[in-house]
Amino acid sequence: MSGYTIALDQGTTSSRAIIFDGKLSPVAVAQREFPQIYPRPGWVEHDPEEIWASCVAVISEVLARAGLHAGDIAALGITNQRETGIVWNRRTGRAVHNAIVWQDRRTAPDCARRVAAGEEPALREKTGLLLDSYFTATKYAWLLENDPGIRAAAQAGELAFGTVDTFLIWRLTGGEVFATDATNASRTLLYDIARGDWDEDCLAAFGIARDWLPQVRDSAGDFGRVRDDLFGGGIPIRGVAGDQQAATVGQACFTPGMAKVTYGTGAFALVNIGTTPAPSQNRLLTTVAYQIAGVRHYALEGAIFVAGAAVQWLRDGLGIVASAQETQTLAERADPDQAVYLVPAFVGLGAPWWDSQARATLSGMTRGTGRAEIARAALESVSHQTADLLAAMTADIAAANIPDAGGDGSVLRVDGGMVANDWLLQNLADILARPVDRPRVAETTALGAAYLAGLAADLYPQPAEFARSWSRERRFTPTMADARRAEKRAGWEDALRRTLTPPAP
Ligand SMILES: Nc1ncnc2c1ncn2[C@@H]1O[C@H](COP(=O)(O)OP(=O)(O)O)[C@@H](O)[C@H]1O
Ligand SMILES: O=P(O)(O)OC[C@H](O)CO
Repeated sequence: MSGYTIALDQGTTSSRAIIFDGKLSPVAVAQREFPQIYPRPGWVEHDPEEIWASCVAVISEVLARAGLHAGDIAALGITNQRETGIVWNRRTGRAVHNAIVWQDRRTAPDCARRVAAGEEPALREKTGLLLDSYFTATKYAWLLENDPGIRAAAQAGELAFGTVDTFLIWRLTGGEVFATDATNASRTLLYDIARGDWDEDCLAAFGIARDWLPQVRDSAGDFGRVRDDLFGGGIPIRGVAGDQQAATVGQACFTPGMAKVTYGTGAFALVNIGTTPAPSQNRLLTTVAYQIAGVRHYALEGAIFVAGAAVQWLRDGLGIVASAQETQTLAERADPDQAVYLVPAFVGLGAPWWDSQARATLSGMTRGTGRAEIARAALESVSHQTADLLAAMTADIAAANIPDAGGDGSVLRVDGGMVANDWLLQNLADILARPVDRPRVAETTALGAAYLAGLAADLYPQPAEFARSWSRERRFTPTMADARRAEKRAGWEDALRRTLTPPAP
């Protein structure tokens, strides 16, 4: 056995493979985008064959780039876009429908009907989630209801239902292993997060049989071996976790109260809450952060729908920046006296507001407002949304009596494409009034998946030692005066009030 691991990061728009050495330093990377399929407004699908082909290609490519062979790899870790559901034939391994992606809203009417019928509280109590079209079971139910062929084949026991990790494990092992990990299971609306098992009541609510679903294993565990013929030799699959959970592991947020935020197209915040799945009082999700050696650790999670997407809008929609990076130089020279606010509710607002009807506003402009002030407002909106989300998390953590290792005054760890922007991270520290740490290894999601795999393969140290070796590249410390912060927050709250859907009279 040799001292390398591969992390396969199967994301929403691309698949990436990264090789890490025995000290968890990245050695080589390969990436492939694949097509997004939009059959109707609000629907988003992926072709499972394209997901598969991109994964095989990036693993082959990364091995070639690093000059390594399958036999040099001690373990493969898989991390994936979460909630996306795939149904395939157990005999042929071929999917019977395109993957229905987490962003797909086709089940929203069904969810609204179920919520009105009072189905949400029981599901919420078991799964820690909300009854929303985001989650996998609603997508499985849609396939069963809308395709009689799928329903009949499922009832005849011919089909397998799985999240993307499960489909990839099945394919990589040549149909030998039908398994998922507890983090992915915890995103389906079918998994009792406290007991750690598929739940009969949840299964019944969506018309799904336990036999159609994979076995649930540790995030650092044994998921079989990759077929010899794929990469010229077998590779043990030893780590699996949803991408936001893998980032939490990669950021070494192992202590209750420690939090990370990943800033990509949207932003996902997770705070570790220890080994008891405390419910949220603020409509945050309770989810499995990781399961190691049979012990589940939980997190509270909140999502911001538009983070980097606001910057994409400046570039591709308004055309006022040529590159995402340009927002930094613009923000640096924006007029400090102009109180311009962007509330980027392009697709409604996520946690803690959950206002799907709200639409974006740009306010406070004068005749002197230019692209610099608008670019700054887009970056500041990321800081303000994070502050709102973390306030809800801090309240939940206090209510659940969790030690405040990550509360006000302590550090927030950040990762994702946006954290290349120094101005944003300084502003974030200023608005949150807490230090913000950017890690040395920027590929935190892949790092987490590689770590889980290498932990199971006895290549990498136990979590406590990994946490000690985690190192930051730079810390951003708050420097903004309290009065200025209060003024900025009040301006945002005012803009937000004018954006949220007014309550019915
Ligand atoms: N220097 C930057 N400043 C601001 N935003 C950036 C910068 N670099 C990238 N971004 C934004 O980050 C996002 C890409 O991050 P990434 O983590 O690759 O996202 P995802 O995984 O969601 O595709 C894009 O929305 C882009 O606009
Ligand atoms: O693939 P990403 O990075 O957009 O992440 C998607 C999330 O897992 C959805 O819950």
